[in-house]
Amino acid sequence: MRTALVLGTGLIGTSIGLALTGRGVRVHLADTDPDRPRTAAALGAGTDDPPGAPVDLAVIAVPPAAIAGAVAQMQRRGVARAYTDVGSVKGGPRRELGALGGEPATYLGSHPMAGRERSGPLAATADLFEGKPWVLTPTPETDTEALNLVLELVALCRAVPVVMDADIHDRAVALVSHAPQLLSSLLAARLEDAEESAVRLCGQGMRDVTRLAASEPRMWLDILGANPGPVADVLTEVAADLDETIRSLRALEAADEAKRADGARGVEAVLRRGNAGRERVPGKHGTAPAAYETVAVPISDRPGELARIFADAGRAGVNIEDVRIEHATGQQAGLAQLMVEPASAPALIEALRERGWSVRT
Ligand SMILES: NC(=O)c1ccc[n+]([C@@H]2O[C@H](COP(=O)([O-])OP(=O)(O)OC[C@H]3O[C@@H](n4cnc5c(N)ncnc54)[C@H](O)[C@@H]3O)[C@@H](O)[C@H]2O)c1
Ligand SMILES: O=C(O)C(=O)C[C@]1(C(=O)O)C=C[C@@H](O)C=C1
Repeated sequence: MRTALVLGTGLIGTSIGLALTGRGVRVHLADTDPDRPRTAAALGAGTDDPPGAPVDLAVIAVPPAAIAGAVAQMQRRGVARAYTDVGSVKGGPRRELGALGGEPATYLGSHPMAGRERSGPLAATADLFEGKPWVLTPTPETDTEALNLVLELVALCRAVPVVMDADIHDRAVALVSHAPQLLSSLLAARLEDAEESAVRLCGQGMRDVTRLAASEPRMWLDILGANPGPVADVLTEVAADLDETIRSLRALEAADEAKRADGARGVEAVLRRGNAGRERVPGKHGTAPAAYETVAVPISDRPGELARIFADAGRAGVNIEDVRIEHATGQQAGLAQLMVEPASAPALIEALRERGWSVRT
């Protein structure tokens, strides 16, 4: 990739600009607020001059509700060879782009699982994405060129590509990102009218669980507005756990010993389930490298070839955790190396063979 255009030079867009500029890509910066590209350019994220010719990749880093309109408009103007966005929700914007008559082949929705509770270009850093998962949501209609350019973007930002279906992604982030944001806000909201004598005692524990509550409400209203059902489903389950925990705590207040023992069991159960869940939170990618199995598939250099493998893997319910493409010099072919959890490899191999791929083991 030689040139890129970043639309939306806030936290994420400016961080991408910094990473790409640092690796020799010429980055053009644009935003509806003219001060923002100027600030981003001053930080070294690129230039606020418009590109004179179509760029290799346009990266749309605006709030979710504005993504589809921005992509459709840029596609109509032909500003890039391929387009991606970095929105926190993937299903809605893609459907909206379809309704607006957008071009599905040159657009590939993506989402870096990295960010901060601060917005705007001044919060940006070049290393924001290093070692972090970056979700790609190709469809069978996605062009190989678009897929390759977005994979290159992820590699230049030193992130780890993860391929997922858009709606599965939205349910996953409801659990691991969107509900946690609301729960952090709900806990912090208890402090709004609390006695100063209590607030003064806040320690690291409260700081840890309320860090996200400092996030920009407008941005989060937009994110939650694009994924309300899955987030409500997670919170419904949390509410049931809360009811049960309250019941257990009330039982601990009882005079009756058997009731107190019952309450203690309930409280202990939730604490132990918390331990088990916390143990599943992955370490930073890179610090504890996951042991993935590689499934190698020769592919020809035809439009849509990679997207077709990803779609077939998705249909088999297998998550591709990482991907590498080896290009055979001078030939119209290459080798796609799909990295998956070892337990998923046999199912992936079988599903790909059934669909006519010649898998190397
Ligand atoms: N903040 C995070 O932690 C995080 C992480 C990953 C992905 N994301 C996603 O990245 C995107 C950007 O988030 P951010 O945190 O950088 O927000 P931000 O508020 O820091 O920046 C958004 C920028 O987009 C601009 N903008 C808004 N509408 C526009 C439009 N129609 N055309 C051009 N520019 C427009 C705003 O002026 C602003 O500069 C969102 O879709 C968000 O869901 C955020
Ligand atoms: O770490 C934070 O501050 C974030 O809010 C980052 C976070 C997340 O939940 O992990 C938030 C929203 C984005 O879509 C992706 C990343």
